[in-house]
Amino acid sequence: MEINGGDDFSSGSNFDGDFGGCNNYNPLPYSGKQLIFPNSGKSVHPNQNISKIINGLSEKCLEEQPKGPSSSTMATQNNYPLHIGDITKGAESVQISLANDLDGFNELPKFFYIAENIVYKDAHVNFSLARISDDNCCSQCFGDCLASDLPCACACETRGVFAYTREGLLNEKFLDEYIEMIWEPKRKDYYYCEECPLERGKRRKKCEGHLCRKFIKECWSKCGCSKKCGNRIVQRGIRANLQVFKTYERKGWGVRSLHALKKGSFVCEYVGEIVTNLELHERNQRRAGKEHTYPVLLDADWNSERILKDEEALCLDATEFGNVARFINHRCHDSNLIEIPVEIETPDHHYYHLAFFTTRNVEAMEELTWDYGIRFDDKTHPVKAFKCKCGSPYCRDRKA
Ligand SMILES: C[S@@+](CC[C@H](N)C(=O)[O-])C[C@H]1O[C@@H](n2cnc3c(N)ncnc32)[C@H](O)[C@@H]1O
Repeated sequence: MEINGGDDFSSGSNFDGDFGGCNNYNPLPYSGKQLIFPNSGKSVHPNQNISKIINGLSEKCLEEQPKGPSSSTMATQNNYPLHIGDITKGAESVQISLANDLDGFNELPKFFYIAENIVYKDAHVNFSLARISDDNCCSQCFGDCLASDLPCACACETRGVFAYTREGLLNEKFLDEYIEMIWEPKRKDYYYCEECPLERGKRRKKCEGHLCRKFIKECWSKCGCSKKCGNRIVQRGIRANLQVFKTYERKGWGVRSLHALKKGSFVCEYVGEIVTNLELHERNQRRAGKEHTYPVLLDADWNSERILKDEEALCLDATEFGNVARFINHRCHDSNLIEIPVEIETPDHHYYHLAFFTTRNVEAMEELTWDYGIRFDDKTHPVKAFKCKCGSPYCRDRKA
């Protein structure tokens, strides 16, 4: 797993007090491309204007666009303190507020708020029910799978034990083993590609290794259980009252919960555009030294095939389309969130959901962080790493 760091926060475009779908950049890269919302299965006609699609908000947003100079060139000093009720404008089933009690600099990167991943162009994501075999679902179940004495087929991925408890938390043993694997990986936990899709086309050919991660498998459409089944957590979306807030450590915006969260709570998914690794490489070249970037690789299962085709090596890019997760800051090693791959619509692990769960009990208003897995000494990456201000005793940024 890797996230690419961008420039300092100050390089983001300005924020004018409105947000979520109200972008003033040109959505041209999307004209003529098909977009699919995987969870709902809704697909979008190629010629539709993307700004009319996302949240159905753009017409209102266009009316709200500031007159005069574009917002990216306007002064950043405005409302203080700033509080916005819901940056998702109804896209999530809970409100996600925004607060800046620190200063009057309310600049936010411009992006479209989306609650579900969207497919970009030639990324190969196949959601066909026909591909889900009887072994991959629990068609004979009904009600709540967690209430049954015997685990159903959907628990096979987690060795016959459901990943979730009846309280809706992650099974503690599963979580502790996961944390240990991520925080103290052994050599056997890494997979080295014969021909690494990340390095293909670059001068450096050698694969640097990918962590092989365990998956959670949730029940889904072909399962007989109800939509309220306890083995359906991530697909039900965000439940915590999250807030985007201005951090005191000058990391820009961050995310916190307004209430305490128990260890093993689902917080949110990392949502963005599903793009091929090739497309990400091109985007990185264009963005080099310019702005924040937010891609994560979906490489948890790259060991399942000897040589991955280009359209199969996927990433999630939340730079222009994303959810609240794009505001979660990095903390080296001992972060209070961990990211776990979750299989929902397809048994094909080239695509999966990336879900954040708490690694311990988290207090109300405590900043939520995750370890981007960033290598601060990597000089070969096109996007320069930020200067880490995570404050962890295990901080890997030696120059911080
Ligand atoms: C995914 S974004 C997180 C949200 C970001 N703070 C914002 O205001 O939009 C990643 C960017 O946040 C900043 N950031 C995240 N974690 C940081 C840390 N530990 N120290 C300093 N800056 C950090 C860096 O500028 C990085 O490129």
